[in-house]
Amino acid sequence: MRLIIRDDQESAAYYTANYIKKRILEFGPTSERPFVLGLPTGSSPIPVYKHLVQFYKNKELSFEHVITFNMDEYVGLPRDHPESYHTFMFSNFFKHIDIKPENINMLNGNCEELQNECQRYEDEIARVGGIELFLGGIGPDGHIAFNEPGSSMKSRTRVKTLAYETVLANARFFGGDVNKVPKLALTVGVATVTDAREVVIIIAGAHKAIALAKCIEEGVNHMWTVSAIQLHPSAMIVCDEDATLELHVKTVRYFKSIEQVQEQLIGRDNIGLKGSISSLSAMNKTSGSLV
Ligand SMILES: N[C@@H]1[C@@H](O)[C@H](O)[C@@H](COP(=O)(O)O)O[C@@H]1O
Repeated sequence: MRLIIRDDQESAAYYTANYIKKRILEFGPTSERPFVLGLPTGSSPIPVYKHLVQFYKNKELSFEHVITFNMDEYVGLPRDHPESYHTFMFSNFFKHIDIKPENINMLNGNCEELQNECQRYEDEIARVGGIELFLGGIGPDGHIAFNEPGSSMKSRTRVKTLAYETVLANARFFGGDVNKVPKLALTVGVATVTDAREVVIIIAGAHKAIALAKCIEEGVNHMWTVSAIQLHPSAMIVCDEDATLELHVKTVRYFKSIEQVQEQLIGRDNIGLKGSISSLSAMNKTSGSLV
């Protein structure tokens, strides 16, 4: 696992957006071989989306051959509700880029047969060849997507009851009224995320510091579901300084020094990843210490 620490949320978002851009460009997607990208909602990814939109506007990046799968959606919230994840994704990202509508995949929390909808989603991910890169955020309780504490690390897309802490955290989007927050959601499972060939998690703010420490410094634990990425061969967390508040000084120094060595070995560019991803993977395999 790599941990990239940046001074603030904005710099962490810029790093993340650049990384995604680089991965898509190096992949060279075509209609026959599209890039499949998993995406989150929440306030943390908003600045990432802003940068990706800017790259598109600058003609540095196209989403024409990118297929997306969103992580989750509330159950029973109308699709056009201002707080539905459908609305969120279109207003923050999709309507500003050249993605084809048929390449956008989102769970439908309003269908009659919720379980069938979840299976359809898993089948669709498999049909397009799996997810190349899953971008995620976390809740303060360390949940990824809506995989609340106690979720199975092998869970797949399903209906989930939201933890009270999550309902409280998300009440800010519903006028502060917990009663207005849906109590059920459809979510990809922990295994749906970790099946992706690469996982990138963005974490910002002191309120996520305990979750980050649990994820990095303790074992894989279903009470902090993001910790499942410890078992992933290609996982990266990008965080701001505030999110590191609960980490040991030793941990922070270790990951910062790893990044410095990596920059020295591979060279400096705007995201510190000069050279092709294939050569990076080769280095990861041989040195082991770079991830
Ligand atoms: N289901 C979403 C998660 O996918 C997201 O990571 C989390 C954090 O949101 P924020 O970035 O606003 O803290 O919010 C919700 O619970």
